[in-house]
Amino acid sequence: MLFVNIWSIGRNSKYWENPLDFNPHRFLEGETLKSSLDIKGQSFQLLPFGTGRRGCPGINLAMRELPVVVAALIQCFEWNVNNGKEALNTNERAGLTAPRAVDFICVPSLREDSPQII
Ligand code: HEM
Repeated sequence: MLFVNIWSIGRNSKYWENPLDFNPHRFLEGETLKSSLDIKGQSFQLLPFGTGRRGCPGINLAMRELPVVVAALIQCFEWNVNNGKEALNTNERAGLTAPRAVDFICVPSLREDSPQII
C-alpha cells in the first residue's frame, strides 16, 4: 500500500509560496480557479479528491454543491467567530488527522433579512 503525505506536500515551499499562510486567493486567477492546477488529480501538489482509480467519484457533485452550500450559509447567517477574539489560529497539535491546537468556534445566528430558503 502506498501512503502519500499530502500534509507535508501542502507545507512544502518548493510547491507553495508561503505555504503556512492561510491565503485562499492563491487558488484564483482573477475570479476563477487557477487553470494550471487540476484538482481532479493531475496536479500532485494539490489532491483534495485523491487521484487515480480510487479517486473520489463524488468530485463533480461536490464542486457543484459546495459553492451553493457555502453561499447559503453566508447569505442566511451572521457568524460569530471565536467570540470576536482571535480570527483564525491555524496551528495544529499532534493526532491522527492533524487536529487544531485551538478550537475554531463559529456560532451562527439567522439574519433578520434572511431569505426564506431554510
Ligand atoms: C468536498 C467534498 C469531498 C472531498 C474533499 C472528497 C474527498 C475524497 C477523497 C480524498 C477520497 C479518497 C480518494 C483516494 O483514496 O485517492 C474520496 C473517496 C470517495 N468519495 Fe469523496 N470527497 C468529497 C465528496 C464526495 C461526495 C459528494 C461523494 C458522493 C456523493 C463522495 C464519494 C466518495 C466515495 C464513494 C469514495 C471512495 C472511492 C473509492 O474508494 O473507490 N465524495 N473522497
